[in-house]
Formats: sequence, structure tokens, C-alpha cells
Amino acid sequence: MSFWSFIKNITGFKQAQRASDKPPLSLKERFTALKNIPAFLKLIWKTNPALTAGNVFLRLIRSAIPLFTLYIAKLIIDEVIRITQSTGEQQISYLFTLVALEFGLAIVSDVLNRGTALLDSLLGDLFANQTSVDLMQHAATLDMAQFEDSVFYDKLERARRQTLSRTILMSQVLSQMQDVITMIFLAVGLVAFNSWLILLLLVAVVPAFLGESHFNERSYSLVHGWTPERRELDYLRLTGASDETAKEIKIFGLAGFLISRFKELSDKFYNDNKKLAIKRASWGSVFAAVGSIGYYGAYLFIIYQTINRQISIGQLTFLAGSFGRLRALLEGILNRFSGIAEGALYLQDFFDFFKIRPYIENHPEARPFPKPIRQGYTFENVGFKYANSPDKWAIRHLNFTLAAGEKLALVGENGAGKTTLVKLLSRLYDPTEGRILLDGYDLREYNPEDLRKEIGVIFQDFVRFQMTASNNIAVGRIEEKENFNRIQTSAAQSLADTVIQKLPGGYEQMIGRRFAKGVDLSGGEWQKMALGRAYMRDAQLLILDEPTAALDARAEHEVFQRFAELTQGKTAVLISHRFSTVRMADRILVIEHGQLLEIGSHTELLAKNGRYAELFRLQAKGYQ
Ligand SMILES: Nc1ncnc2c1ncn2[C@@H]1O[C@H](COP(=O)(O)OP(=O)(O)OP(=O)(O)O)[C@@H](O)[C@H]1O
Repeated sequence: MSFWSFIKNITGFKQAQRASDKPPLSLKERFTALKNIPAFLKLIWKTNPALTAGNVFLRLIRSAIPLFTLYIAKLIIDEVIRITQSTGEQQISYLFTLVALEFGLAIVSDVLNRGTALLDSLLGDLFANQTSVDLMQHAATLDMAQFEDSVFYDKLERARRQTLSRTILMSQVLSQMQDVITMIFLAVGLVAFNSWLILLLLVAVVPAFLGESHFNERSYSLVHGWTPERRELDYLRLTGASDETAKEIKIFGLAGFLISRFKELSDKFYNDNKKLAIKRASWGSVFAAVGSIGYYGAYLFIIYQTINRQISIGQLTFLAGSFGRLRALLEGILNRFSGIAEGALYLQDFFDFFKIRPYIENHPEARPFPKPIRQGYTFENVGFKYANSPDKWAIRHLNFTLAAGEKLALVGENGAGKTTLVKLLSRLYDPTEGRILLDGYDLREYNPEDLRKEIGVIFQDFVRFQMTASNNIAVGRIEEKENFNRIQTSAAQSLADTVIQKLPGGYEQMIGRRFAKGVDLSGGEWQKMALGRAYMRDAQLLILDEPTAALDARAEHEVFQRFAELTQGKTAVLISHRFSTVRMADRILVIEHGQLLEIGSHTELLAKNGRYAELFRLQAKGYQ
């Protein structure tokens, strides 16, 4: 497989081609997406009812102000004309009252503007934080298999990316409601004077709205279709400039290679986007011109009526002002409508993500988890295929028992299926065929959460948490993160204490290079920290996948002297390529191409003189 086909596979590039072939969404589909708005408003309300109510209240008051301002302006002009055209002494106190009223309205409007902007930004921040938390919480409930599915991953990516656009959508929806109310106020005023003007207004605005909607739909389709490529771009950006990859990028001289692929993809996206942006701008100008024709048509009509003395000059300013305001408002509302419809489409991704349910879920009528485990595990003809390689059995026809309290070692070549087996034991996946029994009952009958509480797994590719040394060990049992004694004892048992003693900040030292003052560790030092997590955990089944691979000979020896202590009274599964480690187990299961080849104690298997004996001698020979 070439490097690029590999990257394309892991980033789900195939989906990209399918997605970009998708026809753009129809007007109906966009209208349908609006059904997400009520649920969205509910989410905003739930984020903070007080701020939401305050926001709506201020906007309601604001929406009445333009009509009053225009009307007072009309009264002022008519009054000024009346005064200037009359002879003799004139009372001007009425005029001053009107001006003072308009001034008052201007001040109130300004304060309300700032108030809503403030509430918008506070509510927006809270909403963004809340939805990020919800996303993380939901992602945590989902299955491993779902994370390995690229369609799922695209959904997660889109749901995650749009945090900012969701806050913008929130302001848009609230402003839309405000503008609609303002428009109703103004329209009532306009109709009271001349209802024909409303028709002219629609002629001026509707074409622009349809144009905008069309282009929003195109741009959504473009962005949507590009999700997998954007994931690839993110991957390239990260790989090309990260502390974790810098070493190999330099040594293999890969920078140019990654950059050229990045440029190739990003240029393609830029060009697609550019074409659309140019079309949008050109059509936008045409529609704006149509709008202006409508507006000036109405203006001429009002001027004509004024010259014919059908309306006063005050009415002229009121009507022209109302018409201009209404046109701008309606244009804004219609344009914003397509923005909102576009946002609602993205919301669909967001809500879709929350609709994804894990297959492996807790259920109320689950069997209580046995404490202690009495019989142990039984594998009955267990077979498993990864969802992303449906043609290949990673494990097949596995039949064996793991008795309570037994220490079982798994031996086999790379890719034989050892890690897959322990993933099934900890129910990260369910078997594709056959079943795994625990104390006589299918693992599916227990709650996965109860099961996982009783299992401690240290994976080969354990996470190097960029956190303090203390937390790096505490993650083994995070409820005990404040229990310093327990952390210290676990560190001493896994030899992590020897690493921590050398750190300038001791247990509070930030580990890893990502954050300021972080100190990185060597592979073996990291492994000691990870092993500390196993000691933190008070689990009945302990699974250690290559726990000593990165340790030096002395550390490995010491770790295994303590292994008996760690696994005392517990069932343990140990994966290792080192026979010095493997031989300590009660029984050894040799796995080949996902199938059980041999099982027995070290002495039994040596006596059998089969694959285990062959591999054991091969390794022993290497040391002679
Ligand atoms: N997430 C995955 N998706 C698809 N296939 C996978 C996945 N993980 C493992 N496999 C495949 O399943 C098979 C068994 O892999 P597994 O990781 O269990 O092997 P292993 O015995 O633990 O190997 P190693 O000694 O190299 O750690 C391999 O062919 C591997 O390519």
C-alpha cells in the first residue's frame, strides 16, 4: 500500500469522492432543515434561561424603536414647516418636546444595542462551552468501532468544527426575530399610508433572496463535500509541524513531500471556493441593482404624491424613511434567512451526532457483576472482524478458559490477534461470532461500565497524558486523584518513583513537551508511569499488553519481581514478546493468525516441542 493510499484510507478519502458527487441540496431540503431551529432554541434556553429571557426582552423593546423614531421625525418636519410658513408669534415648545423625545429614543436605542450585544456574547460563550462539553460527553459513551468508522468520524468532525458557527447562528436567529417584529411595526405604518408600496418592496427584495439562497446551498455542499479532505489537510498540517513527528520528518526529509500534498489539496479547495465566490459576487450585484430600481421607483412615486400635495413633506420623509428601512430590513431578513437555513443544515450534523447510539450500552436489567469472579472467562468459538476490514477475521474459532485467579500469557507473532483478544475481554468490542462467558453468563449480560470498573488494562500504545506526573499515575483510578498516598505507593511499585524523583517539580511536574515547563520522558520512563496506573487500579482482571517492552533489563527484572505482588489474588493476562516474562505465567496461549495453536504451562509447552518451544529456543539462542 502506498503512503498516500494509506493516508486516504485513514482519513476516509473515499467518502470524499462520494460526498462531493452529491447533488446540491434543494430548497425543500433547506426548509426542512429549519425544523432544527426550535430544538436549537431549546438548547440555548437550557444553557442559561435568565440570559436568554433578558436578551429576548431587550430585543422586543428595540424592535419598536425605529417606527417611533421615524414617526417623531415626521411630526418634527411637519411642525417646522408649519412654523416657518405661519406668520406671527409661534409656540415652539411642542417642537422641542418632539426633539427631546427623539433624542431620548436615540439614547435608549444605543443602550439597548449595547445591552443585546453584551448578552449575545455572554450567552454565545456559555453556549459554545456547553455544547463542547455535551460533545465530549456523548463521544465518551460511543464505541471503539464507531471511532474507527470514517463516516462517523466525519460527523464528529463536522459537529465539532461548527462550535463558532453555532454561536453566530444563535445571534442570527435572535436578530431575525427582532427584525421580523420591527418589520411588522414598520409595515403597519406603511400600509396605513399606502399599501401599494409593500408590493414594490417585495419586487425589490425577493430576487436577491432567491439568489442568496442558491449560493448558500452551493457553498454548504462544497464545504460538506470537502470534510474528508479537510481532515486530511488537518492531518498534514499536524504531521508537518508537530513535536511528535519532527524527528522522523527531519531524518527522512519528508517536509517537502507533505507540503506539496498540502498545497495540492488546499489549492484545489481554494479554486473551487473562488469560482463560487466570483459567481456569488457577480449575481449579487445584479440583484442589488434590481433592489435599487424598486426602491427608487417607490421614491419617485412618493415624491410625485408630495408635489401633487396628496401627502405632506413630513409624510414624504416618513414614507421614504420607512420604505428604505423596510427594504434594508427585508433584505437583511431574507439574506439572513438563507444564512439561518445554512446554519440549520449544519445543525443537522450536530443533532445527527447526538443521535448516534453506542451498541455496547448499559442496560437496567443487567446482571450484577460478580465480586469476586468465581469461575472466570470462557471463550466459546469466538471470532471477530474489525468493521473497517470486513473480509478479514482478526480472530477465529477461539475456545479456551481463563480461570479466576489464573495468570495467562499470550504469545504470538505481530498481528496474530493478541491485542484484539484483550479488547474483546474488556468489551471494547463484541465478538462477531461465538460468545465470551464470565462466570457462565455472556459478557453482554453485564453492564459494560461495571465490567470496565473491574478491569485494569495497560495497552501497548498507552496514552502519554500531557499532565502532571501525579495525574499521569492517578488516571488509573481518577476518583483517587487526591489520594497522594495511593499515588505514591503505586509509583513506588511500578518504579515510576525513580523517574519522578529526578523531575524538578516532583509529582507536580508537568510531563510532555506540549505545555510550558513540560519535561519529556524516555520511552522506558513513560512505561513506568503507565505501569503505575495498573497499581492505582483495584481491578479483578489485570491486562498488561507489552508492559516491559521499553524497559531496560534491570528494570524489567525488578518489575517482574513485583508482578506476583501486583497480580496476587487477581486474574491476569499478559502479552509479551519476551519469554523471560512469559514463562512466569501459569499458562501460555500461543495464537497464530487469530487462532489458538497451543495452550499450557511453560514446562508443558516445552515438552510438547511445538511452536512455543521453537520460539523460546530461538530467542534463547539470540542471547547466547
Ligand atoms: N482497529 C483495527 N482495524 C482493523 N484491523 C485491525 C485493527 N486493529 C488490529 N487490526 C488487525 O487485526 C489483526 C490482529 O491485530 P492485533 O493488534 O490483535 O495483533 P497483535 O497480536 O496484538 O500484534 P502485535 O504483536 O503487533 O501487537 C491484525 O491483522 C491487524 O492488522
